[in-house]
Amino acid sequence: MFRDTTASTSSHHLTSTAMAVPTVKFNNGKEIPILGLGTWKSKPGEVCDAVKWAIDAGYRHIDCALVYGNEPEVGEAIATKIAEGVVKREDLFITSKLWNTYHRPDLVQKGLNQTLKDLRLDYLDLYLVHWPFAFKEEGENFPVEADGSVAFSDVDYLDTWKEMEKTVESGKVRSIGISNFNKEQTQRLLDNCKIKPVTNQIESHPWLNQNALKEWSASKGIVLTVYSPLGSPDRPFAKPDDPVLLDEPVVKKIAEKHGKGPGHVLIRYQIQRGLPVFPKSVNQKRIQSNFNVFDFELTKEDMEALQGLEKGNVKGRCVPYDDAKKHKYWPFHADF
Ligand SMILES: NC(=O)C1=CN([C@@H]2O[C@H](COP(=O)(O)OP(=O)(O)OC[C@H]3O[C@@H](n4cnc5c(N)ncnc54)[C@H](OP(=O)(O)O)[C@@H]3O)[C@@H](O)[C@H]2O)C=CC1
Ligand SMILES: O=C1CO[C@H](CO)[C@@H](O)[C@@H]1O
Repeated sequence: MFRDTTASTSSHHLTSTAMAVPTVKFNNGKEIPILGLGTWKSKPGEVCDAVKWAIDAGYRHIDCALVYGNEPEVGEAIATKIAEGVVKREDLFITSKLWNTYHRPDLVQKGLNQTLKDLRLDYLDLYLVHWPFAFKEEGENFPVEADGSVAFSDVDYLDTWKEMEKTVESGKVRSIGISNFNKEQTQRLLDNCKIKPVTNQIESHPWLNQNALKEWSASKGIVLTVYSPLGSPDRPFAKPDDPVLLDEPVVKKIAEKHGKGPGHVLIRYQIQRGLPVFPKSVNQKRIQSNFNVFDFELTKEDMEALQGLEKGNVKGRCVPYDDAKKHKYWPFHADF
């Protein structure tokens, strides 16, 4: 069904009447649903309903993180849907991420335990190192120096990774991966690990297609998973005159041709590249609508037109984390 896949896809088992979401296979044999729900910026008062609506609509992958500040409410939604008999735990694929203030080896289990407690789970399907750079430990999630700049820590992500490996060995996590790592950082990790990362979760959309990182990662057995597929229009640091990806004329034209919305085109674009994707929404109609991406296919010409929108590593990126630019492990100096 999908062209240009980096990994095999297969039908995902579901217990409810909802349509089965195709999956992508990781290098450890585990499978991730190709479509999920993002939860960054989903407020505690909104995210519980959002996750419940998503599970009712057929979503089985929820992308979470300790730093999103809403894992207790996501956990409440998951517990409710399991208690209602809509899904079983094993039907769900739950991702979370180790925040930058927990990189020091003695803090990795602490970060994971907090997430498991908040999500009311006894294991995660996927646990990611959120960024390659670390922040000053044991305080605020966003620690600052006296001059207001981010307070860095120089913990090496290789040391963090050794503890990540232990989370698999202890049975608390099924798969481990990275997020926002560049090629050189990923290679350094591959050269020094016991358990290979299954995925690198990165930003991608037609303005930042990540073709080079995608091909290189695939050659190493690592599947890219895609964040901010709609261009993250609600990102808190967006400037008023920043362009909006959902308003991109090429995207709108392709959408009209297929009788779909721009969001469908941007989600379907990643699915046809074989990349798992998880748009965020707290709106019931958009959550349901974003799931309707399995009933149409972008043509070769559509895909080429979308690939042609690439703006490059600097102009194309919506989530650059510029505040950490001075950290030695800030990943985006490299081409990819
Ligand atoms: N690893 C990392 O460093 C990062 C991971 N992520 C993950 O990826 C997820 C998705 O990325 P995110 O940055 O949130 O941005 P997205 O690209 O998913 O965009 C989300 C925004 O689009 C709106 N929206 C959703 N569907 C539609 C639609 N069909 N038409 C128009 N607007 C729509 C949402 O509004 P509304 O809610 O009102 O529907 C929201 O404002 C995150 O939530 C998070 O889970 C994101 C950034 C970094
Ligand atoms: O996932 C993400 C969204 O929120 C975080 C903190 O605000 C970002 O750093 C990160 O990229």
